[in-house]
Amino acid sequence: MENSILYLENADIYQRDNLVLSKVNLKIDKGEWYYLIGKTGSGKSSLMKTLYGDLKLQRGVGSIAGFDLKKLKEKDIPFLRRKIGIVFQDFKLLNDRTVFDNLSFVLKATGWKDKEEIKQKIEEVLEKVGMKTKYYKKPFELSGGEQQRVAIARALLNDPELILADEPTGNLDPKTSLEVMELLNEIHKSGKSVLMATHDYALIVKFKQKTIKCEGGELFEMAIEATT
Ligand SMILES: Nc1ncnc2c1ncn2[C@@H]1O[C@H](COP(=O)(O)OP(=O)(O)OP(=O)(O)O)[C@@H](O)[C@H]1O
Repeated sequence: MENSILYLENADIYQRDNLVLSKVNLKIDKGEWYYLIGKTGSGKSSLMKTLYGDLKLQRGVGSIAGFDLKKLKEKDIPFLRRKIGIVFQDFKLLNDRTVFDNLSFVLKATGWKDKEEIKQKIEEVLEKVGMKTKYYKKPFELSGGEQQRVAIARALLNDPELILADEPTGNLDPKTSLEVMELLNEIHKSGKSVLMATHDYALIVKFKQKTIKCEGGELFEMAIEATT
């Protein structure tokens, strides 16, 4: 457990009273990348939501980035979210704010105060995702791929050890998906762990990584890296 950034043991994943996945066992070590696959409705998002504190872990053992999911209180959630970066299919940017303001909003909400430090950090993450020159644009002035780059920059703001990405390429065309994957791959190579839910087998084949699958209410680790 010492080396793991994410650890689940016999964890039951619920949506309200509905048991979605039972007895989930999963261990992701620092620097590892896992794909999470499975049919629509098989429980991928429910698992992700449990990991970032949107759903309660009611039964079993769970820890992520040093937080005990079983003991997680409402007030702990902002602190947990500083330790993990979350990327969604639909970007979830604030449409009435510029790229810069979207990012400064998150930094301020997570305790950053110094204006110069905020500016420097925003420049640094935008540089990483290739969006430094577009800091003044609003999300609706950007393509889907550019919006996802900004969302990835936002996920990097607090230098998390783990990125949780829930179908990050789900709204993007194949070429843009590939670009976003290359970006995530670079981030992974810089030492971050990644758990990425996806339906996109072309990407799984191109960027081979360990793969887990939700099926029939359970989570399985696939014996071999997905090749089909
Ligand atoms: N808010 C909710 N309240 C109650 N049940 C829900 C809720 N959200 C999802 N569910 C149910 O939980 C189960 C798992 O859904 P989940 O969204 O985790 O699947 P998924 O694998 O992420 O699907 P997709 O690939 O379509 O995103 C489904 O049976 C779904 O109907």
